[in-house]
Amino acid sequence: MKIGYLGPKATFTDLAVTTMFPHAEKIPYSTIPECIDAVSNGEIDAGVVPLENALEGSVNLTLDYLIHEQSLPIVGEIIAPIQQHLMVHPYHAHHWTEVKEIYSHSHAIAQCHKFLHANLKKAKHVYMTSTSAAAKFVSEHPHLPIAAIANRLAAKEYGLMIVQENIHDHDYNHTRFIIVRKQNEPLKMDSPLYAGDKTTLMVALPKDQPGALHQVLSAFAWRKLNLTKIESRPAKTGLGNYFFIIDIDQKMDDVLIPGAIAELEALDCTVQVLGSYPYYII
Ligand SMILES: O=C(O)C(=O)C[C@]1(C(=O)O)C=C[C@@H](O)C=C1
Repeated sequence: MKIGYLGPKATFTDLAVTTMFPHAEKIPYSTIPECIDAVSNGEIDAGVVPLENALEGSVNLTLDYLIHEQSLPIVGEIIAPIQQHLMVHPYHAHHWTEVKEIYSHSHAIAQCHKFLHANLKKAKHVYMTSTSAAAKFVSEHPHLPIAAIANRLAAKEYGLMIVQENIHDHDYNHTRFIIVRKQNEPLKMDSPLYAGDKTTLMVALPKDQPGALHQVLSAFAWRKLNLTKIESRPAKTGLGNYFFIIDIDQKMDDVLIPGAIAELEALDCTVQVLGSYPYYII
């Protein structure tokens, strides 16, 4: 089985894929859209991309690409712990406090703001497509006074030295990664890490009218459907036009969720089921 992921080697996405699919053929892609496109083209059986971090919130690129560009079903989710480390080329190990630039994924830099503010206030932040792309860049430019924020595997893979461990600002640092496929078929994963099921909906409200969101939420509330996330994203059709991403804490059933969807449609909302899938906690 071929599984694509946000690469290059040794991203957090790579770690999540390796843990969940130890026997799969792993194919790295440089960006989230490239990975999603590869699923859509049938190059790979499934793709794994980051969706949300506990400290920094949603990975908007993933959400927006799935909603606006390539509509693929979510067939699974992996929740993994995230530990960020500061690493430099071994040449710079003894004077790492003098680095001029810090390279990483924007989410990783945001997870370490307190550390960076306290220890490397003057260094410029440079955003890369992933944490391991940053580590690779630092290893390829040994003479530049620069550092990367990435995981332990990336330090090993790209020959960097970790000079400060666990620099993320809060201990509870987890990221949700989603598994997307072309067909809405779950991957066979008989894993002890299975932790439950979720259903994710995209709901667009008809127009700006008083109480619209309240009516949407009550369709779930009176059915006692537990929501674990609600987030608004711009519909990209004009200022003030938003849709909602709603996670329900159970798998699609025959009665409750279809009933809630029918009620929303009767209110003139547009509803799309993005997936109903098992999740796994590493
Ligand atoms: O850059 C990586 O290593 C990724 O897998 C991406 C990503 C993200 O998009 O949030 C995943 C987990 C961490 O939160 C930081 C970066």
